[in-house]
Amino acid sequence: MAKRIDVSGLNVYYGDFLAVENVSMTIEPRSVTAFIGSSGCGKSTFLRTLNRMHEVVPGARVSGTVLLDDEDIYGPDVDPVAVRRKIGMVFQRPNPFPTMSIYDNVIAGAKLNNQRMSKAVADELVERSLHGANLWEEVKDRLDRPGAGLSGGQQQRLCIARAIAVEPDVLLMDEPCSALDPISTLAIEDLIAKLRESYTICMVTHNMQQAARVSDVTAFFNVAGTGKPGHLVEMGDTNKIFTRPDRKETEDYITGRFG
Ligand SMILES: Nc1ncnc2c1ncn2[C@@H]1O[C@H](COP(=O)(O)OP(=O)(O)OP(=O)(O)O)[C@@H](O)[C@H]1O
Repeated sequence: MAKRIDVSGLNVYYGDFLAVENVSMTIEPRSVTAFIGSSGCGKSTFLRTLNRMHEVVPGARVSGTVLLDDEDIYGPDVDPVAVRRKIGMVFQRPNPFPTMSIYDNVIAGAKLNNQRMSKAVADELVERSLHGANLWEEVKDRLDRPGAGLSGGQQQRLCIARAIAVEPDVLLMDEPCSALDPISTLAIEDLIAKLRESYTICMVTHNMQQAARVSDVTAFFNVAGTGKPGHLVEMGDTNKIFTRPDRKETEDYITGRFG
């Protein structure tokens, strides 16, 4: 079930380095939010704090709060692995388990949660997830073949199928199309539009046309210079951000005068 994310006063550190400063935002369920901004402004770092994935870097930490509906994902008793189950992630480069079959790739995360899943339940979940990722028709006759045998765009949809098989509340996507050709990119964009009906989606993208095409809300981040922390400049309805932003730095960025 899609959930709302409420971030307040979030600072993100790598050791002593403050990489992202004082971000507050609300992300509504069943919406697509695009994070845009120049290289190094902290979009990916911020995205990864939304499911505690940044913690895999030694010394990385946050202050501030991130609520998933009303639950603090950084609460003292919260298991980060359980958070990542509820808030799935898709990365820039498709990363299926290469030697594992398509079927086993889809079921991999879900199996960790439920090791005694019956064959019938697993079959149904694989089919539903592949349908959900708009990949079923292309792979239904070769489910036992390795995931690495698919095209890049198919592999990315396989990773999305693997993410949704766990039935998360939120999907985070870090430049999900940057390694894909234009046709595969369109397939992923169509898929994001469909997934939006069921999930809360946050996506980092360098492609402003893509942000304009697929997102409801756009958040623009910026950084004053090397060694300075990135920050959220403004966030709002995508049409507004791309046509009438409140801040001059946003306008300079989206009109290509900067970044
Ligand atoms: N693992 C890390 N250890 C230390 N510093 C890091 C690490 N990852 C990122 N940073 C730093 O944090 C800042 C934000 O980086 P981040 O990758 O989040 O930016 P970004 O906006 O996503 O950039 P890009 O668009 O180039 O991917 C940068 O100064 C970067 O050098």
